[in-house]
Amino acid sequence: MASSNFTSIPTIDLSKITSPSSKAKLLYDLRHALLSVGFLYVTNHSVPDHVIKELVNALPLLFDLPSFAKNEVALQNSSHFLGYSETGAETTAGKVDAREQFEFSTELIDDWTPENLLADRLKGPNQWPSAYPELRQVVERYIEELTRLSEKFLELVAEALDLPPTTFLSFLSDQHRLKLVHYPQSLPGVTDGQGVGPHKDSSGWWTFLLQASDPSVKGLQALNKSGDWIDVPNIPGTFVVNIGQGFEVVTNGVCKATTHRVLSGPSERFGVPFFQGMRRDLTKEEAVGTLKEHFEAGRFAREEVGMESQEGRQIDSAFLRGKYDTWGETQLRTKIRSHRDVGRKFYGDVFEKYTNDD
Ligand SMILES: O=C(O)CCC(=O)C(=O)O
Ligand SMILES: [Fe+2]
Repeated sequence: MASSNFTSIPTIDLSKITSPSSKAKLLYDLRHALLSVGFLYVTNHSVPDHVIKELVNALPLLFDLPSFAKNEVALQNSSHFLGYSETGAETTAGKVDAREQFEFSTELIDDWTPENLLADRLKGPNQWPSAYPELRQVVERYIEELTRLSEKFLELVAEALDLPPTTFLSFLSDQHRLKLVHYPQSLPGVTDGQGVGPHKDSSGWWTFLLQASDPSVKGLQALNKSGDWIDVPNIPGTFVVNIGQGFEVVTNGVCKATTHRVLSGPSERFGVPFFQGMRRDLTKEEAVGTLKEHFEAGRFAREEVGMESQEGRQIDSAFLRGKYDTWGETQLRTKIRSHRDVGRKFYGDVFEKYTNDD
C-alpha cells in the first residue's frame, strides 16, 4: 500500500462492483482510502446525470433571489436548523465563514414533545422558498438518490473493512442533511480568505460532496497526516466522499475523519455536501463498543493507521472526547455553537451549557 502521507485523493470506480475480480480491486483500493486518506472520489456512481444537472442549474437562480425571498426561509425560524443562513452567520474554528447556505434534510414531521430526547427536535420539515417553487422537487429527488448511493457505499465500506455488508446500516438515522452552499468571490486584494474553516464533518457517517462550479474553480483542500493542505480539485462526474466524525468513533479511530476547509477565491463557488445521518439516540458506549473487538484485533495495526497531524488532532470532536451521552446531543451542541441565534431562541435551557463547555 502507498504511504499514508497522501498528496492526492484516490478515485474509487463503483462500476467495478460488477465482476468479482474487479470488485476485489475496488475493495483493496477503498480500504487504502479509508485507512490512509479519509477522502476519495467516487465515479460511475449511478446517480442520474439529469438529477445532478437540475440541482446545479438551480443554484445560481436560488442564490440570486432577493434577500427577502431568502429570509422568508431563514434558519432562525427553525428549531431543526433547516433554512437559509446569510454570509457571516456561521463560524468555524472561531472565525466567520464567507459563505451563505440553504440547509435541507430528509422531509420529516416535527413530533417532538418535552418527554423526548432533546436532540429529536432536530427532526422536522424543510422550509421551501415560495419564490422558487420548482426547487422542492429538485432537492427531494437529489436527496433520494444520494440516500441510496450512500447506503450502497456503506455496504462496500463494511466489506473493505472485513465486515458483513450490512454492518453499518443499523446506525443510520432517518434524517440526512443537504446543504446548498454559495461562496461569493473574495474581495479584491483578499487572497485565501476563509470560505469555511478547518473542520471534520460533524453531521454523521459520511459526506458526499458535489463540487458544483466550473472545474477551474478551486477552493477545497484536505489536510494530510503531516499537516500539509492538499487541493481536492473538482473532477466532473464525481462526488468527493469523506469520513465524518461518527464513523471515526465507530471504527475506534481506525478510520479518521479528515480535516478539510474551503478557501475563498477570485471566482464564486458552489458546493453541495450531503451528510449521511447517524442515529440520534446512539450512545457513545454503543458506538465505540459494538465493533471494538473487530477494530482492535490487530488487522489494522499498521503504523500509519490512526495517525493524524497536529492541526487535525485539535479539531473539536466532542462525541469522541465523551462529553455527551448520545450522538444526537453532540450534533445539537455543534449546531447551537455554529448558529448561536437559533440556539438562544429555541434551546435556551441548554445554550450556556453547550456554548461554554470547552
Ligand atoms: O463546499 C465545499 O466544497 C465543502 C463544504 C464543507 O466541507 C462542509 O460544508 O462541511
Ligand atoms: Fe465539511
